[in-house]
Amino acid sequence: MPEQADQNGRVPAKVAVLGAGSWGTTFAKVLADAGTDVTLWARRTEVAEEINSTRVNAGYLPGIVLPQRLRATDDAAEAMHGTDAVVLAVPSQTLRENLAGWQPLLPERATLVSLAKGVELSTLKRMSEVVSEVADVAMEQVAVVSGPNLAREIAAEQPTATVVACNDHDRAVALQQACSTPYFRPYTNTDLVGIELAGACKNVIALACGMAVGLGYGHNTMSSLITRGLAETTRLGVALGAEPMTFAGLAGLGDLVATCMSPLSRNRTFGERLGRGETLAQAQDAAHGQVAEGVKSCSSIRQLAARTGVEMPITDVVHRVCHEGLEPGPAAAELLGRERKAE
Ligand SMILES: NC(=O)C1=CN([C@@H]2O[C@H](COP(=O)(O)OP(=O)(O)OC[C@H]3O[C@@H](n4cnc5c(N)ncnc54)[C@H](O)[C@@H]3O)[C@@H](O)[C@H]2O)C=CC1
Ligand SMILES: O=C(CO)COP(=O)(O)O
Repeated sequence: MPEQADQNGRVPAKVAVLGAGSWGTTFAKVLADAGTDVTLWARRTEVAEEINSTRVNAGYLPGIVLPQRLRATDDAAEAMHGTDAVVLAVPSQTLRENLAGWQPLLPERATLVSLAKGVELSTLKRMSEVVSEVADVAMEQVAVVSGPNLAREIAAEQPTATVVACNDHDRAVALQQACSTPYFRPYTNTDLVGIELAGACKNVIALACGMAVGLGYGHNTMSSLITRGLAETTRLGVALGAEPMTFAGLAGLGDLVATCMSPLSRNRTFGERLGRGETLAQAQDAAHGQVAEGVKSCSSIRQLAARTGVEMPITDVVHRVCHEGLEPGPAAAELLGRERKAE
């Protein structure tokens, strides 16, 4: 229907971002800098008040001054009222519960945008599948933003590219326009399966890279983990219907390299602590409530791989280090001692 086509291709003028953590706050800034009216929902009233009165979200992005066009609220209904797009910026394991609460408030035809990088533990679903199911909307109404996007660097306006993925190309183009700025360059893609699996799996590989750093290993080890991590991620993705080339793109190799190499990554930092001998609980304490998604997604991705009949040896050892008491040193030895094979 032509009316539907117009709606899909319309650039969102008013957007709600639900979740005022590192990435939600940063993405809200990107949208505002792109000329979009943004309301950012914060779970804690004091965070919303701080943003409105000081223009800073000191807990997550100290020193970053947020644009005037961005307003914060602790009222989700107020945030979503009259919006063309709703951006979901909460951790992947709580998205279902959060969204169920917001579902009655969602504007009927708004594009629902997931920023979360994970696979749900209880169902093994990707985030777009969770969104479509809980919001009761067609998959064409759901979009995903994923790429080498360490929040802190983007908040500092360092040049970065990303991918806006949606099965509905017109909707992806509209969202692309709504978040394009001189420092943030989104590309479109319609391979939702590949984009989301790449984003979830790279967190697990970043945990492995962090463990390698914690054990004192250098760049050869990291590069080997990144390359073989990409191989196992691609195997899983292709088995689940993704385009192989997606894994060579920004949301694949791009995000994998950024996350595995950067000390800003929560996943890599978490892995580094485990590599240095800290327990899961100690590493969790040190994360100060910020989410290292790979710690949970290593288990769901491992199950997804088993169900699909795909070998993911790095994901397997990361799961066993995080949840079954395997030490990082023996985990590395186990990976090296696997049956010899062709690349
Ligand atoms: N920080 C980054 O650089 C990037 C993060 N992401 C992804 O975006 C998603 C959100 O990440 P961040 O904003 O960085 O996380 P964060 O830990 O900084 O913030 C999470 C936000 O969700 C809110 N929240 C709402 N309900 C919650 C609940 N039940 N439990 C816990 N938190 C709840 C928290 O109050 C907080 O504002 C994750 O899936 C992450 O992998 C993706 C790209 C970049
Ligand atoms: O997804 C990210 C970068 O693209 C952020 O990675 P961390 O969640 O490990 O900080």
